[in-house]
Amino acid sequence: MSRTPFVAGNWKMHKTIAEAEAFVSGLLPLVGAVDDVQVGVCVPFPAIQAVVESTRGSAVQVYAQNVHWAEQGAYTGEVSIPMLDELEVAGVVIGHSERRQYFGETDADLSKKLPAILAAGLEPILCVGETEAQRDGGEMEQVLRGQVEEAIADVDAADLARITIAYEPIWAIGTGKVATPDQAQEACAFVRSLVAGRDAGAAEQVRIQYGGSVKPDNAAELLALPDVDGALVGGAALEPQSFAGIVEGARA
Ligand SMILES: O=C(CO)COP(=O)(O)O
Repeated sequence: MSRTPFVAGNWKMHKTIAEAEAFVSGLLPLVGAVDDVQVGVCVPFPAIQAVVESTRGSAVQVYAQNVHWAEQGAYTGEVSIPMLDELEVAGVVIGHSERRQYFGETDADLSKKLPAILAAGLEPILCVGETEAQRDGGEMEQVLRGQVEEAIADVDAADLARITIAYEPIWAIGTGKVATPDQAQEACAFVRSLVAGRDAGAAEQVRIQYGGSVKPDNAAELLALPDVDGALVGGAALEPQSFAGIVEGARA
C-alpha cells in the first residue's frame, strides 16, 4: 500500500497576516504545483483567512493549530469546528506537546475532538510523543499507547484512516536533536501497530509523520523510512526555501 507523503509546516505562534502573505508568495513558486506530496501549513487563527485566499488553486493546504470539540458555547477564547469549516481549512492539528504542556490539553479532550473533526469532514493531525525522561525510563511504548488508544477510542473504524498521526518526541522538538532513523522508524511502526489494534486496514492507510528538528538536510533520510509517511516541521517551516527543501526530500 503506498501512502501519499504528507509534509506540514507548523508555524506555532509565528507570523502576522502580512508575514504569512509574504511567506506564501515565496512558497508558491517552489511547491505550489507539487502533486506527489501533500503539503500543508498550520497557521495561527488570525492569518487563516488570508492564507486560504492566497493559496487557493495551489497544492498548499491550510490547517489550524487547535480547535474545541463543542459546536458552540460558553468557552471564552476557544474556536469551534464550524468556525474553522467556514474558513475552508483542510484540517487541524490537535494534541501538540506544547498544547499539552502549557495549556493542559489531555487525551480525554482529544478523544472528544477527533470524532467531531472527522464528522465535519476535516482532517485531523493528532500529535503524540514521549519526553526524554520517559524514553530513558523505558516508558516510550506505554506513553504512546496511552496517547493513541485514548484519543482514537471513540472514532468509528471507518474514519480511522483519515487521521494523520504525528509522532513528535518532545526531546527532539526545537532542540536540533533529531531522532535517529532507527528511533523514528521504531516509534512510527509502533504507532501504526496501535491503530492496527483497532483496524488493520486503517493502519495501512493512516499517515504517520515524524516531527522534531526536521531540516532540509535530514528530511530525505527520515521520509524514506517504511513507516514514516511525512513530517510535521516547526522551525524549518518558517522560511519558504527551507520548507520547500523538506517537501523536496519527501519526493521519492
Ligand atoms: O513541534 C514541531 C512541529 O509541530 C517540531 O518543531 P521543530 O521542527 O522546530 O523541532
